[in-house]
Amino acid sequence: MKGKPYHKANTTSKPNSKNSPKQKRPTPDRVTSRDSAEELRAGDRIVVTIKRLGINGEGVGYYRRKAVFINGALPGEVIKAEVTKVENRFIAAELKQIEKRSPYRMDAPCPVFNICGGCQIQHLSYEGQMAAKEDIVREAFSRYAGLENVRMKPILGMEHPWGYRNKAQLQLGMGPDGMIAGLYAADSHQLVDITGCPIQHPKVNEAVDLARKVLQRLQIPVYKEKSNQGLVRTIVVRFGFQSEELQITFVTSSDKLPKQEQLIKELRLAIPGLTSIAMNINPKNTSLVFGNRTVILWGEDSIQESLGDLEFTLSPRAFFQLNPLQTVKLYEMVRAAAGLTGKETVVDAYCGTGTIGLWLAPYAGEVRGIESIPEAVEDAKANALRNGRSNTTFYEGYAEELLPRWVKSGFSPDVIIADPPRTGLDSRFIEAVLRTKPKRFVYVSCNPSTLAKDCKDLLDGGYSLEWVQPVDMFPQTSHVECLILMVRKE
Ligand SMILES: C[S@@+](CC[C@H](N)C(=O)[O-])C[C@H]1O[C@@H](n2cnc3c(N)ncnc32)[C@H](O)[C@@H]1O
Repeated sequence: MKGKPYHKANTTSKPNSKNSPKQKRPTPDRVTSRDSAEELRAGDRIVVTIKRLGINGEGVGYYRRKAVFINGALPGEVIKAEVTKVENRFIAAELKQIEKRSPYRMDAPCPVFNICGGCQIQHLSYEGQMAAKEDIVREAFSRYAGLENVRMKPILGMEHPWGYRNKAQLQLGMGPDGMIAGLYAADSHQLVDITGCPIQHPKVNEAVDLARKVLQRLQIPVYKEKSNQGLVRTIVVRFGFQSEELQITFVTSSDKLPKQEQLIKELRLAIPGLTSIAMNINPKNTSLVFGNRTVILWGEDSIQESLGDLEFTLSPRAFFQLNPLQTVKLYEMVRAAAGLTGKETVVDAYCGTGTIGLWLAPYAGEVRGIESIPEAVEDAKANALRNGRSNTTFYEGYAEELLPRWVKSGFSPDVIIADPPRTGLDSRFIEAVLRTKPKRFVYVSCNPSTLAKDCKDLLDGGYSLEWVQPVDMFPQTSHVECLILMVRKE
C-alpha cells in the first residue's frame, strides 16, 4: 500500500446535501485522479470519515456522495481504505489505517473476533454500541419510511452485556486437530472453531465442548456437504436460565445414528444437568438448520424455562428468545404499548411458544396466537394450560393466511401484536390489518429495515407511529430488536 496516494472525499457532507462535493473543485491537497465515485477502481486508496454503522456492523461513510462500506471501521473515525468493489449504489473498501480513532474503540475480548461471523462490534465499547444501534434504527426509518424525526425512546441496554445467550447452534466440521463446533467466518464457508464464546452462557459453552468431545471419542461422523457423506451437521444446545435444564439436539442428515446407546450414556456421564437429548433429521442441504422430524433419544421431550412468573415448555425446534433477561424488558414494553384494560381482543401473530400472548393474557379479554411451526403451537397450548391462561387460544398456520380468513369472517381484534422473522410482514397480513383496523398495532422486529418498510405501508393505510423503542437483545453484534406502537387515526 506504500506509495499509493489516498483520494480524500469531502467527508463532512451528507449524501444529497447542498454542500455536496460534486459542485466543488477539489482543493490542491485533495486533488485526485478520480473526480467521481464512479471512476474509482478496485485497488484505489481513499480517505473516508465514518458516519454510522451499517446493518451488518460495517462502518459507513461517503465518497463523492456515494456510500462506502468498511468492515471494522467505527462511527467518527477517519479511515484510510483500499477500494475492493465499486457497485452502482455503494463502494466496498478494506480498512488499511485509522487516521482518527473513535474514543469508543477497544480491544475485542474474544480471540476469534476477527474471523468469526457471530459478533460484529466487540471492538466498540458498550456505550458506543448503544449509540450506534440507535443510529441504525433512525437511519432505517429515514430511509425506508421517509421519517426523519421518529420519536425514539432511549435503547434499553444490559448491565452486563456478556454471557447472555441461552442457545448455541453450531456447525460441526473437521479441523486439523479433530472435530470442531463453530460458526462460518463472515461471508465465507470456512468454519471457525468456537470454544468459550463470551456471549454464550458458560453452561452452554461447557455443554457444546463436552458433547463435541464425546462425538469425537465415539467417532460419530460429521456431515460433509461437498461429498454428501457423514451424519451430524449441527449441534444445538439450549439452557434454561431459571430452570438450569439443558437440552442437546443433534441435527443429522439421516436417522441412522451409530452407537446410539453409548452416545447417550457418555453424554449423560460427561454433562451434568442434562435434561434432554434429541436428534432432528434434516436430509436436505438448505439454509434451514432443522428438518421436519425430531426424535427424542433420551430424557424429556422439552426443557422448562421461566420468564417473570410464567413457566414455559420448550421443545427442540421451538423458537424462544435468546436473551431471557432482555426479553422480560421487551415484553413489558409490549404490554405498555398494547394499552390493555382487561376487555380487549388481542392477536399475537408469529407467536412462537406463545410467550407474548401469555404475558398479556391477564390484562386482556381474549388472546389468539398464530404460529407456523406445529411443535411451537403445541408448546404454546401446554404453556397456556400450565400457567392457567384460559383466555388464550393458539392456532397453527401462516399469519398471512389465518388473519385474512378471520377478518373475512367478521373477526375484529382491538390490538394486533406482530413479531415476525427478519423478512418482515407479508403484504397479505398488512392488508388484513388495514381491513380490520385494530386501534393499536404493536410490531416487534429484529430487523429495522423491514420494520421501517412495513411501517410505511401502515402509515399510508391510516396509522400513526407513536414511538419506537430499541431493545438491545444482542450485545456485541450489530443486531437490534425494536418495538413500535402504531395507533389507528380516527
Ligand atoms: C421472531 S419469532 C417470535 C416468537 C415469539 N413472539 C417470541 O417472542 O418468542 C417469529 C416466529 O414466527 C414464526 N413464523 C415464521 N413465519 C411465520 C408465518 N408466516 N406465520 C406464522 N408464524 C410464522 C416462527 O416459527 C417463529 O416462531
